[in-house]
Amino acid sequence: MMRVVAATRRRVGLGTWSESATWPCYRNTLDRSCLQGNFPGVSASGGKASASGQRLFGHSRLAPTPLGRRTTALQNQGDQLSLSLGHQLTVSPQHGQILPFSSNGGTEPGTSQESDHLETHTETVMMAALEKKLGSTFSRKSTLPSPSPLLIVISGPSGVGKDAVINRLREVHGDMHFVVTATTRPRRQGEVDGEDYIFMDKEDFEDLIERNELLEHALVYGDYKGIPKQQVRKALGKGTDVVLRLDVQGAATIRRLIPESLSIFLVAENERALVRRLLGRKTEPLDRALVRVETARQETKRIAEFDYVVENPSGKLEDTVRKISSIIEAEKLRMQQKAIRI
Ligand SMILES: Nc1ncnc2c1ncn2[C@@H]1O[C@H](COP(=O)(O)OP(=O)(O)OP(=O)(O)O)[C@@H](O)[C@H]1O
Repeated sequence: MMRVVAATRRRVGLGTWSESATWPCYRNTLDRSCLQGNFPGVSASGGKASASGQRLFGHSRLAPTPLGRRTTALQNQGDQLSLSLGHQLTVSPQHGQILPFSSNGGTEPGTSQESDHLETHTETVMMAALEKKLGSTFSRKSTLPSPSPLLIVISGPSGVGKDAVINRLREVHGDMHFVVTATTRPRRQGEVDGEDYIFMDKEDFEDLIERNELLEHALVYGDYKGIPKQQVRKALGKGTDVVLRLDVQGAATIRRLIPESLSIFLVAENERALVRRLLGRKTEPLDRALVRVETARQETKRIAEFDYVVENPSGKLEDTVRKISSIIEAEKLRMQQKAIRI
């Protein structure tokens, strides 16, 4: 037999009834005849439900009143209200609400006390009545289908802020895997091997290519960059979303190999801002910066190939990260999700 314990008087219908005239039988004590006439499907002696009980409970929640005396009276009576359904209610004024208890006094296996905390006394009783009528219990399992992990590609021209955005995303989404790209380019000041990039020499990188251990790789401005396959496979296998940072060419390769991936193109507010950002980084001489700017012009023409375009305006990195988070959140709610295979 299931017992239901009404825990706080403040949350429980009993503890918040109004003393208004709409509750004629409610006085200083809660007597059984009153309950019998007004609990839907509940009585102290197996009586029938009344529709007025539901209305009054609703009313009482809108007009809460302290109920020390009443609940004490109830407690003194040691009331255990038998549901006409064969369930039991134990009303306790000490805590905030009603919890279902198994016959051995513990919570039912697989139930969520957290969601029960939101239930009022009336709701619990009415749900028990509905469950009885339907002949089955209301599931506490999530109604949402479990989402497939996403493969998110963040791309855009050099200097647009891919690293800056990803570094901030990493702080916000600790539950995602951010692929560490392998590269042969020299380490910049402040970069940490294995965290920002996996820095390796050309021979080691070419060995990875030969062993087909890279999901994608390219020669960028004279240096190799590539995505170690194993890292991605492992994270997706655990159901973890994976974020890749790729140049525009690399993003195109991933789209071709994995059409189910989600691609986001970052842009600065305008070309001038992009160039300022590139120069401000002071990581390369003017001739190399010129190549990057020319390439950026070509790459920006490929915006339409991407699923989303997100502006990363100067000084508004947080907004950019928020927009990307919204995209990810929406994508996870898609009905038609395809599993990603590598
Ligand atoms: N929203 C922003 N506002 C101002 N500065 C920014 C913003 N986003 C990035 N930056 C700065 O712009 C410069 C370039 O950013 P970042 O290195 O992240 O670009 P990137 O796209 O990763 O470039 P590359 O592809 O060449 O590695 C950095 O100095 C970075 O701090």
